[in-house]
Amino acid sequence: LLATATIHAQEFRLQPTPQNYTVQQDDSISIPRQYRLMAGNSLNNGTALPLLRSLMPEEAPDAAFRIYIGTKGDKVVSSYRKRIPQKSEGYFLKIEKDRIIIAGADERGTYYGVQTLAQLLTLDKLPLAEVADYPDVPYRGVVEGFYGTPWSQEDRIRQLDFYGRNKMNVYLYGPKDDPYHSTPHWRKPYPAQEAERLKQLVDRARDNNVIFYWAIHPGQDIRWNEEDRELLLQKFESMYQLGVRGFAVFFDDISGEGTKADKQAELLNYIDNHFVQVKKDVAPLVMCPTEYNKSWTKVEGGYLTTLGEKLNKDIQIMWTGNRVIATIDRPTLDFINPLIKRKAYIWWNFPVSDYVRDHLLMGPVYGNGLDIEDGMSAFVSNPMEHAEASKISLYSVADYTWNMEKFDSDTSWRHAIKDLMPLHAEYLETFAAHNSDLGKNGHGFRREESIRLQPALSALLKSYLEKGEIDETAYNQVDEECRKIILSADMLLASGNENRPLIDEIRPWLTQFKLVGEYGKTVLEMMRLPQQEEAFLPGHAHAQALQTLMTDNDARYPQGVKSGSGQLMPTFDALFEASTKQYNQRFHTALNARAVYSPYTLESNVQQLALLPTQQKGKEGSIAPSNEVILWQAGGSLTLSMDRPRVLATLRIDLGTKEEGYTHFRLETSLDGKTWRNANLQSVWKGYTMQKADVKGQKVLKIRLTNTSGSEQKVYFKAFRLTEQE
Ligand SMILES: CNC(=O)C[C@@H]1[C@H](O)[C@H](O)[C@@H](CO)N1CCCc1ccc(F)cc1
Repeated sequence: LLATATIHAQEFRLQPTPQNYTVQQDDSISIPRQYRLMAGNSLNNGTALPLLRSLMPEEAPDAAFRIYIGTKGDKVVSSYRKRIPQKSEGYFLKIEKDRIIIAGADERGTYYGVQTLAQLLTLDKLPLAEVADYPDVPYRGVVEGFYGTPWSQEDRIRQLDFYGRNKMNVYLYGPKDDPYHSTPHWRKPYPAQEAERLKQLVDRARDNNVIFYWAIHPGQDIRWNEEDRELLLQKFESMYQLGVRGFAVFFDDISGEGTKADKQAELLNYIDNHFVQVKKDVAPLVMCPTEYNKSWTKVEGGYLTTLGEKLNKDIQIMWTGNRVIATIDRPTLDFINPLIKRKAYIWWNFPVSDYVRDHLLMGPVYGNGLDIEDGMSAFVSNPMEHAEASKISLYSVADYTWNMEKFDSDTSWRHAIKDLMPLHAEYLETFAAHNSDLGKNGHGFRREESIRLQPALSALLKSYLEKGEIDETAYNQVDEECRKIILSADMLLASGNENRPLIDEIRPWLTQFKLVGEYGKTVLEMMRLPQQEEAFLPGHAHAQALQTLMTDNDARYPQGVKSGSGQLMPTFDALFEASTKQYNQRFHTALNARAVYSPYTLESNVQQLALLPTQQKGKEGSIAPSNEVILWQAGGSLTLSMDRPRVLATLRIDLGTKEEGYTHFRLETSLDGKTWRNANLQSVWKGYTMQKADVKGQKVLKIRLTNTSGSEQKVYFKAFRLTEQE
């Protein structure tokens, strides 16, 4: 622990990076055991004092050391008034030999001053520091707005404490799969037990000076009438009774009547005028538009300009950027702000992974502009369903939004990891470095991965593929990294109580990560042996065994969880194939030389389908389902091709649509890829509409599904599964 404390002191940084922070290098004081508290009475029902008292318990009226704490206007800090930044949530913190001063521009600023003091108190001596600090972006935090398993009560409690420490001031509750947030029960009050849990969260948010926003998602079935409007207000009132003081209305991912801009604006203005403005102690109303990113907006359609013109000026409008998943830059804001006639309230869809659930997004936060703090009213992150794992990104979002110019992606990322697991930081950093890319996905959003090892990986592969030679330097670097990968996986799996919630979340990926390291070592050994007839075989068999273990390793993820999918696995697979091909040529054998073998290949001109992987398990073949709504253009088609003609037993298709939805599609099969024959789709009711094609006994080489309705179809892609005859 002493070692850790020493490292801690060397690498100490304040989080988020303060605007102004000076330290008298040659001097410091030991942490006072007792102190006399001089507190401004404006803090009486705030949370700054309880926090201070939790940090420095020994109050003594006759102590020599004093702590002056107050908000601008309080007498106790009047002589420091001019030092307080004239900015919302700003504060002045000064540590002198005989006193500490914490003076906030407002209550939350004072609280943040205490949070900064809390960090300085982790050092073994208190530096004589002076901090004059304030945030760049007014609202900073998190929107729990993802599809999939909502966070648990424990997750959310830990999150709120994390936001307090990292000076994030908003949390928007909007889990897509909470039935009381969205259709069907948005009109109903929460059952007693859930209401109680929400009340606990609201109280915890207050302790951390976080505004708890409760969002409603009524658009899929709202009727534009007085009844639904009153039901919505009653629901807001019931949340207000629980202590909620921030309200949002999300109109994203809906279709039909609820998408009308003028109706949305009318409803929101009504809520603003008859609820928010009436209550007086409620934060500004926030709304998420239906057209929430540029790629889905038809400016001439008038949706956004209608909202911009009609919505009361203090209503915030969310925006995800130029695409559903996008980084935010100046052109992004120059597009949206004039249309909505206010500064966008950024909803950043990262590190959300509900469309790539087999991946963890543990890499650095990067790609957002560093000069755009004046162009947004808020920046909130939509995270992964893995709450603890999301904290790596959230730590950096807090850093980025507090002090944008001084944000350094890599420094922030390394400190985020240290903050999450100080005693196992080096191992978690190895894991996080190789678990950051998303893999192919419908949104086309990618992230860098294995950055430091990339040069060695490509040098090793290049020299082996082009000259059949081994680049020894690269080989040793990759071999050493594989050893670190295996070690890191084991150290994290065995890390006990340091951060059990995190390990519980990422355990499937840690197990996979160890297999990736072992696969790398095995493939590296194979590279040495393609000339040795006997010695090569065990390695080849072991590599194939590891490939199998890495594919079907977790029932919850159709293709198994992914780790190292951006750089490590593609390189190891290529080296497996190259060394096996070399062996086959040398010894005229036919060892399997395909790393990720599947007899099925998918082609499609439907953008979101084209990238879906296929898989084979025994006699069953399938296209991996997609978790999002597919925009299937008229005439768009999907073709599944076999490696050879195969006799089918069953084919089941589920587009998540009702019966008549299938009339928009035609299913065909072919034996030669030239002549096609119709296979009609019968409906099979299995609690939901499934399509069973009568292809039993048919020998096919290709199967094709086409949207023949003449217009775009919005469908899901829940299942496309075939079984072959024994
Ligand atoms: C601001 N609101 C959103 O971002 C809505 C949703 C959810 O928040 C989800 O977490 C996020 C990223 O997967 N968005 C995906 C949207 C996909 C989608 C794709 C094609 C569609 F047709 C419909 C929705």
